[in-house]
Amino acid sequence: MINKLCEKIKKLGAPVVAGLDPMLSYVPEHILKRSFEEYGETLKGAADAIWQFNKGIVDSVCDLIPAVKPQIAMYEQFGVEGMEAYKKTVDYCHEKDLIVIGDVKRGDIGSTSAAYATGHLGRVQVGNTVQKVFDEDFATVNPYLGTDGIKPFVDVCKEEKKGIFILVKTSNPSSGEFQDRLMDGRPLYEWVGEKVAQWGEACMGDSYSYVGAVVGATYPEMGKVLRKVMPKSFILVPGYGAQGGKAADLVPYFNEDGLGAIVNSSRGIIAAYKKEPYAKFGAENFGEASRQAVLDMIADINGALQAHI
Ligand SMILES: O=c1ccn([C@@H]2O[C@H](COP(=O)(O)O)[C@@H](O)[C@H]2O)c(=O)[nH]1
Repeated sequence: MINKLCEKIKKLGAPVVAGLDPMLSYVPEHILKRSFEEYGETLKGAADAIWQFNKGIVDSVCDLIPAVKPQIAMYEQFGVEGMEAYKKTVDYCHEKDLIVIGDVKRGDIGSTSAAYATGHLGRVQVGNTVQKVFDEDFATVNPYLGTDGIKPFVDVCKEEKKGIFILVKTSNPSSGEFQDRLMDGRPLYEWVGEKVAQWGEACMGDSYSYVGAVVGATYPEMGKVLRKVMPKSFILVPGYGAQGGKAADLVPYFNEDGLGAIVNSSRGIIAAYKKEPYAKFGAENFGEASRQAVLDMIADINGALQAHI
C-alpha cells in the first residue's frame, strides 16, 4: 500500500489527504433535515447525516487526492450507528479508489494490539471463516507501550501489505509536555522517531517503509530534524490550515524526491463552505466548496515545494 500511496501522489501531483471528521455542526441543514425526518433526532439520524455528508464530500474530491483520513472519534461519538457510518465511509472511499488512513490511534499490550490490528487492518477468524473487518489501508498507532504494542500491527501489515503511521510529534499545543522531555539530552520525540526508523527498516516498500510517522505541521523545526532521523519513513502531517500549519514550513518534511510526506486537512476541507473564501458556494454546494479548498491546498503545497527546488 505504501507503493500505491507514492504512485498516487506522483500521478495526481497531490501530497494531500482529506480528513473526514464529520461533526454534526458541519453538516448542512438540508442534509440534517432529511436524515432527521427519516430517522428522528436519534443516533441513527445523526449517523445517516454524517454518512450523507461524507458521501457528498468524497464524490466532490475523489479524483483530486490519493487518500482520505476518517477520524474514528467523530463516528464513535454516535455509538454503534456511528461506527456503521465509519465502515460505510471506508468502503465507499475504497469504491472510489481512495487510500484510507484510519485515524484510530490504537496501541496496547501485545495481545490487545493484535486484536486492534486484526480489526482495523487484518482479518478475523470466525469459526471456519476468515473475514476482513474495518479494512482500512493504514492506521495511526500510539507508541507509548513500546515494541510489543507496535509489533502486532507490523505483523498484520506485512501479511496484508498495509501500513501504519506512528505518533512521533503531535500537532496539539500540549504535545511538548511529554514528547519534548529530554532523555539523555535528547527529546523523547527524537527517540521515538529513531525507533520508528528501526521498526521500519524491515518493512520496506520500493522506496519507503510502510511503518510511517505522524509529525504535526505546527512544529516545523522538529519536523525538519525528524525527516533526517527517519529518512525512509513516510510522514503523515496533520495540523495544516485550521491548526495554523503553513505550506512554506512543510517543505523540510519532504525528501529530495518530492515524496515522503502527506499533509492532512480536515475542517479546512469538509467545513470549507462555512468560511471565507468559500462561503459563496453556499451550504447546498458544500461539495464544490470542499473541492475548491482541496485545489487551493494542493496549489499551496506544490507552490511551496517548487519554490524550494
Ligand atoms: O498530531 C496529530 C494527530 C492527529 N491529528 C488529527 O488530524 C485531524 C486534524 O484536523 P484539522 O481539522 O485539520 O485540524 C484530526 O482528526 C486530529 O485528530 C492531529 O490534528 N494532530
